[in-house]
Order: sequence, then structure tokens, then C-alpha cells
Amino acid sequence: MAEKMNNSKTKNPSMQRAIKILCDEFRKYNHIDPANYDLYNVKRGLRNSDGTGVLAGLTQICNVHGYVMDEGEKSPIDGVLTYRGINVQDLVDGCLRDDRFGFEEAIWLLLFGKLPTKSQLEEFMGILASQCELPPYFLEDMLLKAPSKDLMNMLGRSVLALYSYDQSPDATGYEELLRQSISLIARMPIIMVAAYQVKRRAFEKKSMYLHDPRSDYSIAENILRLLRNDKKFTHEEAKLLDMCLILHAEHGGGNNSAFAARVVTSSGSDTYSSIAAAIGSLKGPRHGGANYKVMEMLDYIKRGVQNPENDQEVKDFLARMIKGEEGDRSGLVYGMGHAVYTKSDPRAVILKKHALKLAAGTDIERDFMILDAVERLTPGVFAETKGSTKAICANVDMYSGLVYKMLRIPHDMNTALFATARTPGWCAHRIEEMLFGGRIIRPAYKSLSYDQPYIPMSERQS
Ligand SMILES: CC(=O)SCCNC(=O)CCNC(=O)[C@H](O)C(C)(C)COP(=O)(O)OP(=O)(O)OC[C@H]1O[C@@H](n2cnc3c(N)ncnc32)[C@H](O)[C@@H]1OP(=O)(O)O
Ligand SMILES: O=C([O-])CC(=O)C(=O)O
Repeated sequence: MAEKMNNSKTKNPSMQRAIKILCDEFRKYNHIDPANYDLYNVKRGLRNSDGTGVLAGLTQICNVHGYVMDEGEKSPIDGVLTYRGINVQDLVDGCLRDDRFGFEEAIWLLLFGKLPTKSQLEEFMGILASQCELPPYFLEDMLLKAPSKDLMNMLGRSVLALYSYDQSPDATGYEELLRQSISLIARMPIIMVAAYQVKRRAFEKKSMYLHDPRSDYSIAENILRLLRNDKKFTHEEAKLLDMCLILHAEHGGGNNSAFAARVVTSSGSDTYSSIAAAIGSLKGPRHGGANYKVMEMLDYIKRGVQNPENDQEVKDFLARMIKGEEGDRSGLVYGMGHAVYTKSDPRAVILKKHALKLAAGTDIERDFMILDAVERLTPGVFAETKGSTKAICANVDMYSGLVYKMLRIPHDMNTALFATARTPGWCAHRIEEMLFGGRIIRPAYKSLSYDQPYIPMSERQS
């Protein structure tokens, strides 16, 4: 199967020639001078000129607080993230203190608006467990028959395919939205691990393990159980994964994937289309895909920098990265920068603390030191190279991959794990948009096209 798919990608010289000609044709007539963005006062990326986001909606789900406006100027502060008004740090600390799993509690909080009581939580965990089974032959038809090297691609099309198994997929009443949301949240971890197992079998020729989830396990425990060949894991490992799931569960209405879900929802489309759109968005390397890219960047640095303990050498490498001369040549330092946070992303602070504790004295300590150097040195290099005075900090994607590595979670699962954790946030935004949005999201684009006459085919010159 995998070979058949690889063969279909074999380069076809006549098609390559045709594409080159079509590209030349495109280039002749398509160019937008960046000066036009200023000229027409375009809110590029839906940002105001000071970098703050254009106010595009109202939400009760989450608050991302990253700066204060002082006399019209943006002042950097330490970031604070609250889910329904509760500081995410308190949510994490509460679960650690009680030595219990908290992702399910976070899901309840995001969906309904208040912390669950003990009995509400127990009942909800039972509901989630009852909803995680995939439809008959879903795995065979949707995953095994068409494996992909990209887990986000497999997740997106699996979510779209679930539409076909829903008796009322287009219903938009609250009860139906909630039913669909709970079922997606429960199934996502199962689909994610199955997609990984199928990928491993198809492209790496390794054995495929398809264990059943346990109904008495938390989502974090089940992910590790399904992932590990021997189904074994420690309580500490599951607790650490649970914390990662909590930290990734939600991030406001304006982040690219939640906004994508809200845009699709605002047209009145179905839950599966809306969540698949969010998955497609999160996959991008400027968004959730950065957690994969950070680990790739780490490899580039390990290969390109002789002594990572020498700050000057790391700085030179980072400068070359920003100029697009090193790494993946995108010009980006992954894991750094954020649209809202300035001094710190609270999730990165928590993940870093745990990564350091776990890495100390292990082989991974060196990886940690390199990422720490990237975090320390990038702001200075960024200022020197780009002439920018903007505060830039490590974001959630900087240390998450390292934590997953310590949990023996394969590198290519990083972004899919983010998507699994973020599904409750997306669902909460979809429900809010559907119930209270009330308008199709439809910003304006200034047209730079010019009028041209229609020329009959017989009179067109080449
Ligand atoms: C879960 C998440 O989505 S967290 C973010 C994960 N993404 C990454 O880690 C990728 C690296 N970071 C970035 O690309 C950006 O910082 C983003 C996408 C997160 C935020 O982007 P923005 O809000 O547009 O950043 P900002 O307004 O500060 O960008 C200004 C300039 O700095 C550049 N810049 C910002 N961050 C970086 C970075 N990490 N490396 C290189 N250049 C950067 C932008 O490309 C832009 O350059 P330009 O003016 O020449 O076009
Ligand atoms: O808020 C953003 O723009 C991106 C982000 O950190 C997230 O979605 O977790």
C-alpha cells in the first residue's frame, strides 16, 4: 500500500515542464507590493499597527493576557492564561496536589463554564469512556487502506469521515453540538494512536499494536496504554502527559485554529467540517506544527554548532537561521515568538520547569541546554538581525517536544497530540459561535485588480 502511494509521487518530466510553464504564466500577472498594506491601512494578519489583534469577537471560554496598554503603548508583562477565569497554573497545581488526572476536569470546565463536582466529574468520565469506540470498520476503511506519513492529515480526514456515521451530522441545536463534541473529544486520542500505529506499519515496516482502551483509565493513561507495545507506563508518566493535555486544551478565540473553527461554524456548516478546518490550521509550522519543528531545529543546531555551550557560536547560528541561511531556511526560530505573549508564555514556563527536572542527569539534558540557549539568545539576535525592539519569548511549543521525548512519545506524534488536547477548546468555540455569534465572519479585501475587456477566444494573442 505504502509503496503504491510512493510510486504515485514519482516525478513525471512532462508534468514538471507543464507546471513550470504554468508557474511562469502565474508570475507574469500576480504580485502584491507589500507597500499596499500600509497604503490601504490593511489590518494584515488581522492585527492593528501596534501588533495587537483586531477585536473580532466575544468569548467567555478563555483569556490570553500578554501585555498591558500604557498611554497607548504596549507594555510587556508575564503572560497569564485562564480557562473560564481559572488560572491554568492553579488547575495544574490542584491536580498535582490531589495526585489526580485533570484533563477531563479541564474539558468539563471549558465546555460548561464551571469546575465539576466530584460526582459530575465521575459521571462525565464514564460518558467519555462510553463514546470512544470507533464506528465498525472505521479503522480499516479510513486509516489502514489509505495510510499517510502525516498524522495531522490522517486526523483531519478521519474527523471529516465521522460525518458519515452520524445520524444527524448537520444538526446545529445545542444538544446535538454537545453530543458531537463529546464524541469527537473521546475518539480523538484513539484515532491519533491508531493513525500512528498504521503509519509505523505502512512506512517503517514495524509491527502494529492495536490495544483496546480501558474504561477505568483517564485519557492520558489510555494514550500511553495504546501507544506502548506492552501497554505499560508509570503513574508519573501519565500524570506528566495529563498536565501537557491540560496546558494545550485551549487558547482563546483568536488563535489561528480556533478562529478557523469559528469561521467555518459562522457559515452554518457542520461540526466535522469545523473541527477538520481547525486541525488543518494547527498543522502549520507557525502554529501547532512548531512543536515538531522545534525538535527538527534542535537536530540542525546539534549538527551545525560545534560547541553548543559557546553562546557566540549559537548566536551566529541563530542569526543565520533568521536570515534563512540555516535550518529549514524559513527564517523562523521555532518555539520563539507569540502573537499575544511578550515577556513569557505561562505554558512554556511550566513545561520548561518539568523538562529540566526530568532531563537532569539524563542524555536529554544536553538537548534541554540547547533549547534554553535558543530561548536566552534569540531576543538579542532577533533585535540585532531584524532591528526590532519587540519583546519575544519562548512559546508553548519550545519545550513540549522535549517532554514528549522523555515520555517516549514519537516525534511525529507531537502535533497530533496537540490537536487531541485542543479538541475541547475548538468544540467550546464552535458551540459559542453557533449559539451566540450570529453573523457570518466576512472581513473585507481591498481589490487591486484592474478592469480589462473580455476578449473573444479567436482574437487572443499569445
Ligand atoms: C501554539 C502556537 O501557535 S505558539 C507559536 C508557534 N510558532 C512558532 O514557534 C513559529 C515561530 N514564531 C513565529 O512565527 C511568530 O512568532 C508567530 C507566528 C508565533 C507570531 O507571529 P507574529 O505575531 O506575526 O509575530 P510578530 O508580529 O512579532 O512578527 C513580526 C516579525 O517578526 C518575525 N518573527 C516573529 N517570530 C519570529 C521567530 N520566531 N523567528 C523569526 N522571525 C520571527 C515575523 O516573521 C515578522 O517578520 P516580518 O516583519 O519581517 O514579516
Ligand atoms: O494563541 C495563539 O496565537 C497560538 C497559541 O499559542 C495557541 O493556540 O496555543
